[in-house]
Amino acid sequence: MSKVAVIMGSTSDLPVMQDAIDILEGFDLEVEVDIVSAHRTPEKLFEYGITAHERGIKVIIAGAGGAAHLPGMIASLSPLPVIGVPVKSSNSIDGWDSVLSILQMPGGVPVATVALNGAKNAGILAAQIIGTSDKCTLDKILVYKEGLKEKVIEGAKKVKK
Ligand SMILES: Nc1c(C(=O)O)ncn1[C@@H]1O[C@H](COP(=O)(O)O)[C@@H](O)[C@H]1O
Repeated sequence: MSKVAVIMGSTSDLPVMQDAIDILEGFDLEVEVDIVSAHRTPEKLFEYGITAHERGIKVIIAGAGGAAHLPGMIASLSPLPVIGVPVKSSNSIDGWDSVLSILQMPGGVPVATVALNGAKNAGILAAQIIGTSDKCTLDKILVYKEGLKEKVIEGAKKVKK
C-alpha cells in the first residue's frame, strides 16, 4: 500500500498537521507520522531523508514554523515529492518567516508549498499524487470533489431568494 509521511519540526505543530493526517486517513491511505527537526535532530533528519523512499513512502508532507528549514532539507535529501506546510508558531512573525523559508527554494530542489496552516490541502494534494497511479485513491478523490460541489449547491439553495 502507498504510504504518505507527515513530519513536523515539533510536537507543537501537531494541532495544525493533524488536518493532513485526518484527510489522508479519510482517503484510506497509510500515514507515517514523526517529529523530525533540521535544527534539533539533524542526524535523524538526514537518516529520514535518505531512507523514506525505501519504506514505501510516495510523498512527504513536512510542516514547520519559524525558520522552517525542515521541508527544504528533506527535499534536498529525498527523491520523493515534498509538500511544505508553513505553520504559524507561537513566536513567529505572523507566519511570514515560515511561509518565506519554505516557499523560496533554490532551483533544483522544489517544495510544493501550501497556504499558512494549510495542512488539509497538503493532505489532499498528496492523495492526488498517489491517485495518479492508484485508481482506488483516484476514485475516492472524485467522490470527495463531488461532495464539495454538492455542499456548495445545497448552500446556494438555502441562501438564494
Ligand atoms: N522550523 C523548525 C524546525 C526545522 O525547520 O527543522 N525544527 C523545529 N522548528 C519549529 O520551531 C517551532 C517552535 O518549536 P517549539 O514549539 O518546539 O519550540 C515549531 O513550529 C517547529 O516546527
